[in-house]
Amino acid sequence: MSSTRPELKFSDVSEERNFYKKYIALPKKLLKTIRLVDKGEYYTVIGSDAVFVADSVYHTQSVLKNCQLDPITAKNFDEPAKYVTVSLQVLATLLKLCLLDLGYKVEIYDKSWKLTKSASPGNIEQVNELMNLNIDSSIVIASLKVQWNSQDGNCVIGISFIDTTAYKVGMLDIVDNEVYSNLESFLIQLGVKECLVQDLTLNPNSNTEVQKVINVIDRCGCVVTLLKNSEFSEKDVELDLTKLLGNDLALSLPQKYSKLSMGACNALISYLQLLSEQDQVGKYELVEHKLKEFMKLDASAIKALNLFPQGPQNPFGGNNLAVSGFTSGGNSGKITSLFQLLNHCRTNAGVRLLNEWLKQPLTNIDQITKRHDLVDYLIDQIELRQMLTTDFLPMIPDIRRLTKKLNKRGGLEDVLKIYQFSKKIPEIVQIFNSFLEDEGPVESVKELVRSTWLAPLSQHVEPLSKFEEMVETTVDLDAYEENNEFMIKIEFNEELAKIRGNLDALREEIHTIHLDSAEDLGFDPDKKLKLENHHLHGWCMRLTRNDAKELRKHKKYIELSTVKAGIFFSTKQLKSIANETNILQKEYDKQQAALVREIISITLTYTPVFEKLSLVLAHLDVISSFAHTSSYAPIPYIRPKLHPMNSERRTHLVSSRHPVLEMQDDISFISNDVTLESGKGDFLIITGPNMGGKSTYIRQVGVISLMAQIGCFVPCEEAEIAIVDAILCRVGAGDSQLKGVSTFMVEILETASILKNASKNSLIIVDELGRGTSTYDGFGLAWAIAEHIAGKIGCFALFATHFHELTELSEKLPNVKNMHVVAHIEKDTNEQKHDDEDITLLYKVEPGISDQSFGIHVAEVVQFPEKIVKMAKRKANELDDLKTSNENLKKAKLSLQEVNEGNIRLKALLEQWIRRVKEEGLDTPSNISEEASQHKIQELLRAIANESENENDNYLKYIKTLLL
Ligand SMILES: Nc1ncnc2c1ncn2[C@@H]1O[C@H](COP(=O)(O)OP(=O)(O)OP(=O)(O)O)[C@@H](O)[C@H]1O
Repeated sequence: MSSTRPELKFSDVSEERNFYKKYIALPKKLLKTIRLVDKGEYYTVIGSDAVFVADSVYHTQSVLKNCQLDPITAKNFDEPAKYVTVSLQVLATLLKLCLLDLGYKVEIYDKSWKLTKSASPGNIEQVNELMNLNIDSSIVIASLKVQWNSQDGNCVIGISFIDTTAYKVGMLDIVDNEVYSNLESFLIQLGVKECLVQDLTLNPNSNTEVQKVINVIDRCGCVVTLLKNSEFSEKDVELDLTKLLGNDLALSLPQKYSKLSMGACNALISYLQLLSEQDQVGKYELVEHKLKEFMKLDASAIKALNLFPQGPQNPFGGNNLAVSGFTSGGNSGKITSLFQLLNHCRTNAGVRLLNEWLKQPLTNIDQITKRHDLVDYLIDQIELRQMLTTDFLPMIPDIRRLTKKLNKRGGLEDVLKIYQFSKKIPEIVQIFNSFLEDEGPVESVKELVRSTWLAPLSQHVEPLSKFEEMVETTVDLDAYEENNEFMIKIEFNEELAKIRGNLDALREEIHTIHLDSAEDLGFDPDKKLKLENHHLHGWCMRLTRNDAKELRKHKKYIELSTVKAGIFFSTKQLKSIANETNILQKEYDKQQAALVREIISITLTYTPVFEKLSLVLAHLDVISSFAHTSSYAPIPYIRPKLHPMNSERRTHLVSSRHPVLEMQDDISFISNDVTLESGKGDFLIITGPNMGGKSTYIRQVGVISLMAQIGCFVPCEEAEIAIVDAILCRVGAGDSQLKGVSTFMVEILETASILKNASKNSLIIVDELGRGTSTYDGFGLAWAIAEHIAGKIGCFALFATHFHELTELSEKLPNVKNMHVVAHIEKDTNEQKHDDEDITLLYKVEPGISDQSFGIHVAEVVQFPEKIVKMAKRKANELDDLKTSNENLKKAKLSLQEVNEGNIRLKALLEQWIRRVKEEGLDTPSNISEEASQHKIQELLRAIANESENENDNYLKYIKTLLL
């Protein structure tokens, strides 16, 4: 990357010194803000920002250079006196990194240190073009004004949110509890990137609460911006909104919305400086957002269910960005998230919609059923789907991006893209019509297809034909098709036609001069003597430097300049014609520009129509993407049968799979059944060895429910799913024992939030609760929470735990069921292969309690004599002071590879044992007592195990502690 680094230029040292002098005089910047200076062709970054850019973009500090400072400035320069330059290309990467991945703010200054552009994670409008990216998710910024009610511990939060990319503004109030779980759901459902909060941190009464709000915002991967309390006044906001919305509707808003949310809105409008940007005024639309219409998801659920690709700095995957151009569907690399799995979208608007749907699963059964009907229809109509995804959808441009560009500095090229889009609509209408004539699908589904896609598309065909007519009469479509030129039709404008005529005549004269000169100088006009339109000289001729000797023999030729490629020259006459051409061309462009502006402004009046169409097509795109994923999965997905909320609470999945895990090349996925049934078995405790597949099993249930509720089919053989109003996850701190107390606190807080949020219609997923703390505290916590959920809330819950003692809860509460992970042998169906090549795997989840000693399961599956297995079990039971056994299991910490390889070794060892037992006749003892025989058998095992023990064989050591 360093090769593309431009050189920092100043006209002299004093200019350079002055530049830095002004730099240190700037007001102090906020934390996590990067300042850049626009030097025209490139940018420069100074001081600690330069070090940051060197480290995070160039990955080397060798790119840093020293700033030339005068002695006084040097004294006051309290950062490294370094700078680094950034090309336009690198700038795009830097901006993306700062704004979208790291949550930094960016300020761009001009050479005289005037602030020209600023951007923050929730507002990238001013730098959007510099980033040159297709934004695949909406960029929402929110603002909160909280009113705490000290009596009941609840609070009311007035929220306003704005999506500057889609010109949407909304307001709502939410009542929240002391853990702000509703705020969390809101931030997640809308994927809020930045949140404005009143700065009450100095107020001792509200400081702790503000801090809690900040923590929740942080947890959702969203940036907090603190603003003065006075910014949140609701005064005059309706007037500002009237301007923004372009109608008087806003004047009645104070009756509809609370003072709190209006105050929040005021802060937002002034922070984004929306009214100072002329192109924003009148563009906005007031939208509603109701928390209840969608499933609640908490921050842990987004991660635990792998909804988006997760990077080290970007827990929510943030924007799934594709560098300008067509979005490849995001499936080029390894699939690590549901988003990547489901994203076969062909349009950018489709990708954005999918992003939104993943964060907003539906809860209304009728709405979900409609999506399932449509997916079903497109799965059936393969031919239609293929036509749409190969011939039509890829041709659909990003309307939102195009109209924005047209608004700023678009050209005929963009108008033509929209024209082509418009031409596609009647074609799509036509194919739908022809496919709907088919006998196949039932009438109700056909009706749904008509009302969802066909009707909204055909409704706009007529108005669009006027737009098309306008383009066809004004734009030279032939010139575009033949030469990719964007020109106004000359017959459309007399003045233009006249200039064009003159230009063509001059062009003729130029050609004649070229040919005459070629003859005069004796060079071939096609090969040696070139005619060129030079950027400085205009029309002129060129000869190589070798051939130029000939020129000097003729006086009439005037040399213009010499470069490596040769000598540019002209004649008096050619110079004058070139001049004239230049003037005429400028006039032509000017005339054309005025007309282009007119065409653009007419085109822009159609924006609402284009946007509606684009949304319908985005919907079609996502549904067809679901149909594609569902039919091309390793085992096709199936349509789930749904139970509405508050009715039969039963989820029954037969042979269910984790959709993301089953796509991994190195995994042969073992499917599992799941049954959750209100009152009978709605709380499942899953125990089993490390790496046994517990987490996968419980998360799989969450992912499948979510998939069903966004409208997709599910990876099961059969599925009955009770719609849930929330998926709440508590996923263990894993190996973060080091964090000690704080981890325990985090666990308590997050779990408290779950308990507050869950209703009897929710799904709770808890993995390794209490692992980050001492066994005693952890177990106490896990037990209390489990008991509360199973006994009081009564929703679906899946608990994966190492606390074996938790399984005793099932004795207390009838709705608690124990499940455990067992070893499972994949029988090799290939007869020719030797029996030894069977692979032993874990991952099968079955009812009951895990007896911990999975070695014994292996013994069972190698068809070991029952008697011996029983004996070994008794032995294990002797050891079965649950705690020690549990501790052993934890200490063993075997990796999956160790377990699988170990099982193969164990199998060989046990087979050897059986052979020797048989050889020595111990299996049918005739002259010794059964007890003596068992003793001998055990001795034999000990001997064999000792013989084969390898110092590094952790697995065998572990098994021995259980068996011997
Ligand atoms: N059903 C399955 N089929 C195939 N492979 C699986 C299955 N479930 C899990 N695995 C594999 O096993 C690995 C470990 O699974 P998982 O994390 O679910 O185990 P765990 O029991 O929760 O482990 P721990 O107790 O250490 O947290 C997964 O990364 C995956 O590779």
